Amino acid sequence: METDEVVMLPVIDLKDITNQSNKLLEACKEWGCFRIVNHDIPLTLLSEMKSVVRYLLDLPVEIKKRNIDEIAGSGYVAPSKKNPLYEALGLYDLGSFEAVQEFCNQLDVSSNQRETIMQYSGAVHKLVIDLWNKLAESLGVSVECDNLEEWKCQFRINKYHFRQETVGTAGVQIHTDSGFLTILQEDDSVGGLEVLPKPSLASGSYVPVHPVPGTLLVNLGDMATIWSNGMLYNVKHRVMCKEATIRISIAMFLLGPKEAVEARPEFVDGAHPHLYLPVTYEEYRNLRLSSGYRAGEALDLMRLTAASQAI
Ligand SMILES: O=C(O)CCC(=O)C(=O)O
Ligand SMILES: [Fe+2]
Repeated sequence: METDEVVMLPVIDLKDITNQSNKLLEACKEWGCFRIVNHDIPLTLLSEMKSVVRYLLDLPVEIKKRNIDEIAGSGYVAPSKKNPLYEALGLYDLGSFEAVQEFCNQLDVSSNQRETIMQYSGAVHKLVIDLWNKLAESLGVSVECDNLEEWKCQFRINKYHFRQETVGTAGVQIHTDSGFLTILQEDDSVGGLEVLPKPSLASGSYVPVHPVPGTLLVNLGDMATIWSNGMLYNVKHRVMCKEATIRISIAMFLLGPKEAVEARPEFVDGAHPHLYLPVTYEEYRNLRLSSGYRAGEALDLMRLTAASQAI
């Protein structure tokens, strides 16, 4: 069953973030996603980036294929049996100047386009670190020593080839994001993203997310659930084809540190025993790939048993 905008996605005003801690926490625990307004990325940069992305995804396939994987799935993704309407280009390690340059070189971008990509990646990278800091602060956890600038980030630009005969089918199947936090710039006018909040909010139904140009969406992923000992909700989501048109979106994933991630002590006590084994992002990503579990089920493979908790 689907609801149709009966339930509204939480909106967080970044200019007033100090007064929104409770709302932010509620959004992260119950929805695992929210919309942000009043971020400081200029609207002109958002729209210039959209034009660049459209251009890149329109390039001939021989050129797009030069965007090779750095880690599994980080480069060009062609339409597949599982997701026939979907294709993507991407880059691993958005925080690295060299990696962004290499992405631009692979796709032969113009100098103006390169400038836009550099500015956009810098701005979104800063925003995601800022957001994670704010979220941790709202939870009373200090991440000062975490060296967030060093955490790996993945960047992905998505194109959906929606046609009349595919209306009602999935553009991207149900999944959770594997990292900590995702910032998504949606298509300005084409909807299709649907999220599954905790059942208490929408009686187990997917909620359609209608685009609001100029704003950004945030999702929490599996690593955030491990880190918070199950408190932060890794939202399941999918993209459905609603109309015969091209849909474009831009995603930035804050994946995690090089070191193993485990529940912060602030979230563990007698009533909340340690839930998951420590794991590095890379190990966890490999587990998702090898198990084929893409919608958070891989977390169950990481669960500490009652016996091991007692040790
Ligand atoms: O295109 C979208 O709106 C969502 C894409 C997404 O979920 C992803 O890239 O992980
Ligand atoms: Fe996603």
